[in-house]
Amino acid sequence: MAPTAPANTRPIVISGPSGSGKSTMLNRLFKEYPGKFGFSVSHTTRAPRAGEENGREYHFVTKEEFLDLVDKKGFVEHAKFGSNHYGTSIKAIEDITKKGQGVKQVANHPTFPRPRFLFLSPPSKEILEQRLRGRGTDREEAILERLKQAEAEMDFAKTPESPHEKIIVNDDLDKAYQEVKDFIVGADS
Ligand SMILES: Nc1ncnc2c1ncn2[C@@H]1O[C@H](COP(=O)(O)OP(=O)(O)OP(=O)(O)O)[C@@H](O)[C@H]1O
Repeated sequence: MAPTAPANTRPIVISGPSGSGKSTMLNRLFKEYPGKFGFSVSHTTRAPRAGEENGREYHFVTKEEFLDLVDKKGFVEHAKFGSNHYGTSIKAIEDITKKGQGVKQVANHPTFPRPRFLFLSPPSKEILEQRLRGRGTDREEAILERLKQAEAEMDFAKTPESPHEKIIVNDDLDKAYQEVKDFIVGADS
């Protein structure tokens, strides 16, 4: 039987509604552990926000380019959210395997380990709404779409079909960050 990969080389998938704080957590984690993590850059057809750079936060593409890649089976997963498409390309995952020894080990492991799934939840729909408005990056229509989608995602996260091992509620930022860190870095920290 093939040995299992060390826990610290397993891929981690963090999901959660728009505005739940995924970027906030990851930015903090990447600052605290420079070079430790690879980050797969997703594709999106939405417009870049101020300060976002093509190829860093996302690969910003046109709808035509996106759908072309869908046809070519270039995505591991993709979804339409509101009027925009989002997806993780096979290439994005291959790219992270080129950076960092830990990630390389994941890619070369005979039984590529199943990712560990973490769901980041806002404390409530009301607070999520405040944070989305406070961020000041989305039009009213987009905020309403995001809130509606958030409800569905939060309901799904609580069902047995959901792959999430853990749900962390992002209420107090420092407390939630510590929980995220414990889940991701664990005994390695
Ligand atoms: N614990 C917290 N307390 C207060 N504000 C927070 C907290 N966590 C995040 N925020 C703020 O909430 C807003 C949304 O967070 P963030 O952009 O990280 O969410 P996201 O999940 O990455 O969203 P998206 O999926 O749309 O990229 C930001 O303005 C962020 O500063």
